[in-house]
Amino acid sequence: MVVRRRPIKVNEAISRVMAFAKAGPVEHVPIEQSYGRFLGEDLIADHHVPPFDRSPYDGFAIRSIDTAEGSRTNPIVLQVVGEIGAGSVFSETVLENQAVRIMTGAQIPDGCDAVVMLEVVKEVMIDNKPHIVLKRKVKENDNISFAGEDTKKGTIITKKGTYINPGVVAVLATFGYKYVPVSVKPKVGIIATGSELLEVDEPLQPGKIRNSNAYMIYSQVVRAGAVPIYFGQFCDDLDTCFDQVQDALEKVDILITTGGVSVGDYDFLPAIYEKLAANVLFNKIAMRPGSVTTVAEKAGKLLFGLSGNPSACYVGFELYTRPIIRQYINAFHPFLKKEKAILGKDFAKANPFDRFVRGRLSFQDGKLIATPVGLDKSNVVSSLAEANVLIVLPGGTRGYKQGMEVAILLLEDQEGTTLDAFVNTEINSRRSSRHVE
Ligand SMILES: Nc1nc2c(c(=O)[nH]1)N[C@H]1C(S)=C(S)[C@@H](COP(=O)(O)OP(=O)(O)OC[C@H]3O[C@@H](n4cnc5c(N)ncnc54)[C@H](O)[C@@H]3O)O[C@H]1N2
Ligand code: MOO
Ligand SMILES: [Mg+2]
Repeated sequence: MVVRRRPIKVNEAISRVMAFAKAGPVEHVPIEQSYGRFLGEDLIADHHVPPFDRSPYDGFAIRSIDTAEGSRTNPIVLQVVGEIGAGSVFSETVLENQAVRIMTGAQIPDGCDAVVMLEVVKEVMIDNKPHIVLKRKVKENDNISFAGEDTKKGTIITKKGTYINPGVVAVLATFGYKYVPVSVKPKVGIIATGSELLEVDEPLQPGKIRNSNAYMIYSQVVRAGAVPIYFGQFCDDLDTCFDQVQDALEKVDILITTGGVSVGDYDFLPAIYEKLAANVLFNKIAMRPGSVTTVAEKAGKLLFGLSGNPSACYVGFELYTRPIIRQYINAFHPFLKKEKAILGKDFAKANPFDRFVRGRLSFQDGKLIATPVGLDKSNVVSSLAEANVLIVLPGGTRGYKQGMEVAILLLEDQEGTTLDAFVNTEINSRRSSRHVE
């Protein structure tokens, strides 16, 4: 008889896995390749931004004191003694009743303390020399973009663990990072098991299906920020699978297998862990889908035995493998972003296990609505294509009604959630799932 497995709670499984989380090293990549990576060091401003006082407009740099008596009835006349575009510097000091024609981005000349826009002055020639006429008083510091007003030298602009988006790239370039320190991506091996599996380009045959999990996980690994290494698909044969797992484990930081983790005659992963003398952290979790998710550890490396059932495989990865990857790349918030939303339709199925229901997030009148999509079975693949959230429905109930407040996990988000916030959110417990009108 098969030994009955004892399910552990999701949070317990998370804490057992996270006990083996480690941070990876830092490498330098060309700035063009930094988008989508995680910053490997705090970024400290080594100069002011902007580095000098500059003009935010095309106009004239002046000395405000010269305009003290200026008005409609008392126009001020200033002699234009030079002109500078962005990138040029006026080398002399501007004297009484003088002005310099200046373009946006150019450094304010010595002696000047304000800028007037081209539109507010009249340009005239007096004695064949250019002058401007100004019918108003200008205050000191008017229209000056000051050195350091964007960023002061010495401030931490972007912290280690920040996801590098195009805005961060702009800051990196501003501070001269031709090469950017980023966290090294872990190498994640993928092995698909199952004698029923066809290659993706093979025609269907009786009793066989195409291997979708390998490619699904491949892209989940990329989305999580790691490098996938696909070792191929193997039939349910203990020796073949053992050799593959042992060999792959040498070459990667993390190893994922799909299929063969349950109690069936051809489910060889439990025997493989035993033969490897790996430490099995758990082999049953009180969750659906993904209850058979098994995690083992060998010499500090984690082996994720994800289910063969596509949706179970997907959810097992997002809950347990993704945070390990995100921790490795030093992301601040390694867990999927957790939010509250309103359940978009009834979910009536009772289950003693916590459910992670594939859902689609929409916005209605400023509220977040999460609606279950497709058939919610662990062997279903099509609903995964529609899902952009997992709706967390704690177990032990008769079901959930449309309009209830539920927790959701955002699948496409980059910001994430900390371990504490992930496991301690009040909506993690059934009691607080209240009805929202
Ligand atoms: N007697 C019991 N039977 C099962 C239990 C149980 O507790 N007692 N658990 C069920 C649950 S829950 C799940 S989930 C599955 C897990 O099965 P395995 O992880 O062992 O996976 P397989 O048996 O290899 O395959 C299951 C299913 O998935 C299909 N599959 C496998 N690999 C792929 C792939 N790469 N791409 C697409 N589909 C794949 C496979 O054909 C099977 O249909 O066990 C239940 N049984
Ligand atoms: O591991 Mo299974 O997904 O609970 O159906
Ligand atoms: Mg099986």
